Amino acid sequence: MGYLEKKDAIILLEDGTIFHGKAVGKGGTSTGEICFNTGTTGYQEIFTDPSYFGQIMVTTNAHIGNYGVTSVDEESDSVKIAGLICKNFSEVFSREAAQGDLLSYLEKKDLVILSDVDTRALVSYIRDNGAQNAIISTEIDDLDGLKRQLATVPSMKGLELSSQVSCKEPYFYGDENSNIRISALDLGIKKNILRNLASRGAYIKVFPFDSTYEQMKSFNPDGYFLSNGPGDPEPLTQAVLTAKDILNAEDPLFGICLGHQVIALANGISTFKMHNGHRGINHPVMNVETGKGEITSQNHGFAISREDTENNSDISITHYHLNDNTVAGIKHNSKPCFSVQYHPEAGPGPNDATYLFDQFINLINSTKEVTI
Ligand SMILES: NC(=O)CC[C@H](N)C(=O)O
Repeated sequence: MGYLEKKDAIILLEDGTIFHGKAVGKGGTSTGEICFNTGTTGYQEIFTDPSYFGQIMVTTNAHIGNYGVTSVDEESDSVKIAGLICKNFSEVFSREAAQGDLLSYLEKKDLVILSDVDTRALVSYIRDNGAQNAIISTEIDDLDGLKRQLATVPSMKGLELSSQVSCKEPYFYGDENSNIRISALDLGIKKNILRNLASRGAYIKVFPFDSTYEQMKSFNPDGYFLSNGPGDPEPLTQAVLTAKDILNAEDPLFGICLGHQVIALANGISTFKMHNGHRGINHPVMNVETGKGEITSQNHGFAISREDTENNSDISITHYHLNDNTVAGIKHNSKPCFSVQYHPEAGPGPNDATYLFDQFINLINSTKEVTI
């Protein structure tokens, strides 16, 4: 597909604002919450991250596609974003490790891709006016039809999406002879989390998003993990119950992003939809316990209430976001439980926070020593 064949396309926002672009590939129509990621690398990891399910992704990096794709950069088994908006889409790539080009990869999913968009203006607009739904389309002559279709798209607030991306049946990951066993709740788990746990000697059983504590306990695990995932944490009632049961049993528990939000809800801390989320690979976080900063990978549109957290005597804030002071990490004061809003597994992003996986394994080992 050459440059001259690109069809005109539009981005229609929920508030009626229109941006223009060109379709890369065959075009079409897609809907979802529009959000932006400021990462300069890592597009394949972003596009396959289940946490982005249902979202139209605007990339702020000037070029997308220029280093191709490889199977090792996949965070799940398929493309999860609902659409892609970029400035320049490169149909050619140069990278020795690449196994193919991004366009063919995305076309397998019939993804609607727009390029030649003034992404700087679009991102500034979303940043000022807040997260909202959008429709992207090459059907530019049917604006009323697009408006009607957009009006039927549910708001991200209140939306349960883990059921759309979670495994349907439990599966295993890692070496079954490992001496640490972890039961992980798959709310939309990224592969790099499993890689990080397995590389530290864990054998993991991954359970569907609505699994109970009893089901997860049947694996006889040494610790429990609640994963990242898409959508609003509030409707995840079974996951919150499961987290409460894990807490009541005082079993080791670690949560990342959506899992962190579920742990907060299980402790009576409310969550809220942010004006705009944090999505990028250079988000600065303060580690309260060490007094040191961490540069972190982030991808969330909801956050936990700082006020509720500060008023909860069972919970301490361990990390906060240095840009806006939002809560970035918590721990339970008397139970073996901690969680972070950001992504220590990176995929993509910096590795400043991988120590959190070591902390989880150490927590499990210390609990094991006590029980032996
Ligand atoms: N990466 C995640 O787990 C995201 C959590 C949640 N869907 C949010 O947007 O806040």
